[in-house]
Amino acid sequence: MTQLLRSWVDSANTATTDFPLNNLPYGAFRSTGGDLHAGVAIGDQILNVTALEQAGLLDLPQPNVFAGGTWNDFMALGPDTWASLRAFLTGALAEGSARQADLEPHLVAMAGATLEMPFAVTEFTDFYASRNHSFNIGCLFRDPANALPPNWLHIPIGYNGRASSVVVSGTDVIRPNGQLKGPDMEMPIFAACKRFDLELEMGAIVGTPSNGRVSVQEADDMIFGYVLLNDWSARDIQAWEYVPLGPFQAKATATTISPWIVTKAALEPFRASTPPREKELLPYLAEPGPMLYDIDLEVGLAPDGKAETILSRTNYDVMYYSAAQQLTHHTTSGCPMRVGDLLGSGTISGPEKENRGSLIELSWGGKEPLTLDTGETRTFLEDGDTLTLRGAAKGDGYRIGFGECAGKLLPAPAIS
Ligand SMILES: O=C(O)/C=C/C(=O)CC(=O)CC(=O)O
Ligand SMILES: [Ca+2]
Ligand SMILES: [Mg+2]
Repeated sequence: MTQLLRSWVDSANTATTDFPLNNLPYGAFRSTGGDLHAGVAIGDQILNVTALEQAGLLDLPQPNVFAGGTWNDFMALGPDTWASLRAFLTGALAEGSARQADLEPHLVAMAGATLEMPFAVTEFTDFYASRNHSFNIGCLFRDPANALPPNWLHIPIGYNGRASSVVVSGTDVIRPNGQLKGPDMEMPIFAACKRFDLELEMGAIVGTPSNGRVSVQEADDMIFGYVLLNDWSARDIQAWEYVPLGPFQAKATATTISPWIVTKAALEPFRASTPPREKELLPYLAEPGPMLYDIDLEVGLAPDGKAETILSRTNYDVMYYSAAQQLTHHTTSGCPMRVGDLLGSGTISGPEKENRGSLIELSWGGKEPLTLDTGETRTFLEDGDTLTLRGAAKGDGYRIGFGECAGKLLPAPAIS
């Protein structure tokens, strides 16, 4: 296991920071009202990468890669350029680097910056790949005797979502109105969602485009990095609309991502294998090596103005399919993948109740309310609740953190 790499940025040299020199995640930020800049997180600082490029300090194969303040154009330059920027930053930010004087003027305090979307989402696909989550949802929406669909152990199941609804952490989320029909109602009504939920997920970002089918190894090589992802879900809208084509408006309100892209390179020491196969996979889906990651995850809920309760803790390594397998399956049809495509892992639930990644599972369809540390109860989310996902891979004396993936729920628009 690698150890903490020391930086001349002192705040990066602690066991508690999300952003030691080992991490170097990529984001986008504004300092009070200013332009959008690309940046890399180091301790409690952001190194302004757009400014480094403008100052001629970066060796890139083309000009103005970071002029727009996001990472799409950089991703498009390919894995060799990804590796060389990371090598440059690792060396230049290391303790004792001769580059300190060049870089120091381009540091800004993270506390004074607004974090924005680190990349423009090209398309968004969401999967259904945690065995425990899929079993639980099958019990709650369908039949406990046949909870896991017959295709589930053979295909990474997914649906095409909406890139337009992906937002960065800190963006308020408005409770949706929609078409609802309870089992005892004769006609549906149009009303505010009453069962608004979260989904704890990881998002994988495609950095290399494809045209035609790719192998699992090629798919892994195409992934640039990972974010935390909350796929907000309207369970009552979902239950009525999903037959037969799957979720539509129930999952189109918002999907929140964490602000920092943690690169695959930073996660390399934490690779983990998918669990044993219950049915042999078709050869095109076989993994040549470990392609999940050991990342501890947690979900916190804070009612308006009150203290937070941790609702759930789990780990990304419980997933039955890796992002590489999902990406491979996505290309079997010939579907081209593009730079900036985002793949949701699917809700991450572990085996125990405290490992469940959604409220519909934690409250078992609303039948078993949770008691928060404040004393109040929840089945689903209430207006004013702030939901926060956190995640980190834990090394020897350091952590590779993602920053927070948070959103506050605001009331539904009035229906006229
Ligand atoms: O089983 C269903 O009908 C739908 C399940 C979901 O909620 C879909 C989804 O977003 C997948 C996931 O996040 O795991
Ligand atoms: Ca989802
Ligand atoms: Mg969504």
